[in-house]
Amino acid sequence: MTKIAVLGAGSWGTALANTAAENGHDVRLWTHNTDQAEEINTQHTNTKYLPQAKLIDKLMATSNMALAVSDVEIVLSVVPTKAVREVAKQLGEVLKKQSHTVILAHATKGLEQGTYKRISEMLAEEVPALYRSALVVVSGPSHAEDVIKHDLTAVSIASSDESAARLLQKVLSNNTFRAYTNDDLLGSELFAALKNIVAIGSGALIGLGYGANAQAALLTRSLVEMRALGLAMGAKEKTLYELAGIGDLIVTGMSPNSRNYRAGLGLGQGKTLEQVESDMGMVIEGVNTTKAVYDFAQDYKVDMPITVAIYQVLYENKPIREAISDLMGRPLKSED
Ligand SMILES: NC(=O)C1=CN([C@@H]2O[C@H](COP(=O)(O)OP(=O)(O)OC[C@H]3O[C@@H](n4cnc5c(N)ncnc54)[C@H](O)[C@@H]3O)[C@@H](O)[C@H]2O)C=CC1
Ligand SMILES: O=C(CO)COP(=O)(O)O
Repeated sequence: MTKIAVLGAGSWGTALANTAAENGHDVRLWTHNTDQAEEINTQHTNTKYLPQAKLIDKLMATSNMALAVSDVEIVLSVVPTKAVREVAKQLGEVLKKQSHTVILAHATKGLEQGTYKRISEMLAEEVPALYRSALVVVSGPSHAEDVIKHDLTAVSIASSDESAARLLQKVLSNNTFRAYTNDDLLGSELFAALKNIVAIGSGALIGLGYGANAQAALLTRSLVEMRALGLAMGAKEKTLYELAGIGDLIVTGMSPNSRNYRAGLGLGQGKTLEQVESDMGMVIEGVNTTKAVYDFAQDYKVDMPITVAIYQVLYENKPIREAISDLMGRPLKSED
């Protein structure tokens, strides 16, 4: 039995914590919301984030971070990108007082605004190296709503520390949830963030009434720009064709369970970004990631026409049909 703290009781943190608890591990789910901790401990539900789900009774939630991480081997952070630094700072303070070392994992899919840092870079800056033995990312095609129902799921667990990735793999895997290890932390984090941009575009196509041809074209052509940026930043090309790359691109670009896809769907149906964001009540990572990638792709001199088109729709009020027409009207070229 492994002791593990999961930080963040949104839909994904709750589903991962529940999976590890079902696998027989000692799981402490930390939330900054005391009412939510109370609901999880007494009702075994998390109605705001996973409305239909019944959680395993022994899943323990707490709003006390020191209690959550006391003597755990693994801390798995699953908060939205914008909360990563704040939560990691608190974690750093707690670990300093407890003076013990943890495997520091995360399952967040985004990039920091302004700095364009990956999540593990933020974690490494906020949690002193003395208190962490490894940095790990849990990624791949995995909607919380499906995982909590025990729908078949495969994920990717990446780290430069193979034994740390293997421990996470063992803690999370069971006969409906299969984790693979991977050694490309950078590529896994980067592709996880990039696919959210594409999912907004894919939802928008369906919202406008286009079909599977259009979606297949978008997802496939997006691979070209994900590959170009990935290679420029040091990702391994093979990661793009694995679970953290194309796997996640497929599920987020096609599933109505995706918040990014649903945001795009709403935009395609004529809603404003503000409406879409307030209706969702959950994080839509791709909106901020689009801005981050739009800004730094120029520094890397990588041509990302799909990302630029989605940026123009989200941030410059360009009508979606006009953005599509401009993309379709680009000079004809070869595929690569
Ligand atoms: N929902 C899913 O199926 C999946 C989500 N992810 C990623 O996991 C991350 C979290 O996503 P979700 O669980 O969907 O988010 P969510 O919107 O369902 O929940 C976010 C949680 O973070 C908490 N939170 C927000 N700000 C906070 C702060 N400053 N301090 C402490 N807690 C704070 C909220 O109270 C909430 O419990 C995102 O990066 C997302 O891309 C990855 C794979 C699957
Ligand atoms: O990353 C995800 C599935 O693998 C979740 O995507 P959404 O945040 O769009 O729901």
